[in-house]
Amino acid sequence: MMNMGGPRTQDDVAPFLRNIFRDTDIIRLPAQGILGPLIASRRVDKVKRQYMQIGGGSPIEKWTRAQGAGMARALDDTSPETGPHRYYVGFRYTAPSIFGAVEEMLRDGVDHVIAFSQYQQFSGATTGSNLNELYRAQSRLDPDGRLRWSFIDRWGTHPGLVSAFADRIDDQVRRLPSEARDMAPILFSAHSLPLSAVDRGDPYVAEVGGTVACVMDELRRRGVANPHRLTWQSAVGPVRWLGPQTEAAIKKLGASGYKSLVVVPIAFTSDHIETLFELDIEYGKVAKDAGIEQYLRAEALNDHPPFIDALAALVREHIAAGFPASAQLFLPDTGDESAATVQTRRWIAAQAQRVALDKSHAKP
Ligand SMILES: C=CC1=C(C)c2cc3[nH]c(cc4nc(cc5[nH]c(cc1n2)c(C)c5CCC(=O)O)C(CCC(=O)O)=C4C)c(C)c3C=C
Ligand SMILES: [Fe+2]
Repeated sequence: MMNMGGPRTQDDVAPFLRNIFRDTDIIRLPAQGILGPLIASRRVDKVKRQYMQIGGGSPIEKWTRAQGAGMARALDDTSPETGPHRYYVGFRYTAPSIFGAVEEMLRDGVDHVIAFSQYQQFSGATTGSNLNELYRAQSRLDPDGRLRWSFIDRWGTHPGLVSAFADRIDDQVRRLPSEARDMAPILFSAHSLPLSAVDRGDPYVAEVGGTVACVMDELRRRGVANPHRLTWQSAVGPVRWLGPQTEAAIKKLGASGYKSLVVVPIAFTSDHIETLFELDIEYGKVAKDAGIEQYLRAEALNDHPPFIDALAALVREHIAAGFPASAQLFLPDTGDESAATVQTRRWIAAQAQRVALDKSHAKP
């Protein structure tokens, strides 16, 4: 289960930020070795204060472990023939690291590993970065290829995920006073992306749009047909980012006379500073000042049982389909740097071939 990770304690904040600003898959800076640590250290106090307001640290490891344990249990129950199933956590910017997870799996004598990105929509800055790190880890730690790999790198339109989001939104819509229930906008909010990455062909923006369309279809099937909009949050630093910004959208909705609003974090599966601090605390105040009386946020998926079942279903379907690698086409001659590096992609393709060969041997 690969994800970005998050600081557990106040002392983890500085190294977390340093690791982010060192990663050229997420951000490219001139003289990165010098400028990166500088920018990171200038953010430390502000980000520490934000984590203080949500209990001192990020809950990402807690939720990932709850999701992993539930997923493995569900798989052991429904698919004993492919078990036993175990989950490992590999974070990009904090412990438990991707390198550590590979070491642990080698020690445990694991047979087949499914690298399961916990970002449901693919971005080179998120899943791409994780896959590049995974490539480095396995080539350093497992040069002989004892571990066999397959990949789940995008799943933003999976029916189980879509239905779990619809549950969370429906729960909030039901809390609205009846006169506002059909009218309140549903504001989907995702982490923004620098426009330079959008231009390179990063698939994230389109994939987030895909999730939103599927979730709205599911809600309509359930009789919820509120107006909706997708906006972008959490731009950092002086480059140009994709808009419109969630904060500006909330202000404008308030100015247009809307009294009720349901916001939905659509690009992350568990709580983190962007839900607990930015959406709840910061934008909650923005909404209040803009005259919005009911500002409701869809709960993160966290340990929602249908979401955990969806994770298990994704793995079950991946196994049943013969461990396919991602079908996303990469355009090598267009400057498309949207995915993982060339080496990483070659490794992924080679693993898919290897798994296919192993399977053909197993058949009589
Ligand atoms: C899910 C999508 C995300 C994308 C795409 C993304 C891109 C991206 N992020 C940064 C820089 C930072 N991100 C930070 C925190 C952070 N980022 C995401 C998700 C995505 N980022 C999440 C969920 C979080 C919060 C983690 C938590 O524990 O709560 C931070 C650190 C916080 C801060 O300093 O404000 C930075 C920095 C860039 C440059 C980027 C570009 C593609
Ligand atoms: Fe980010």
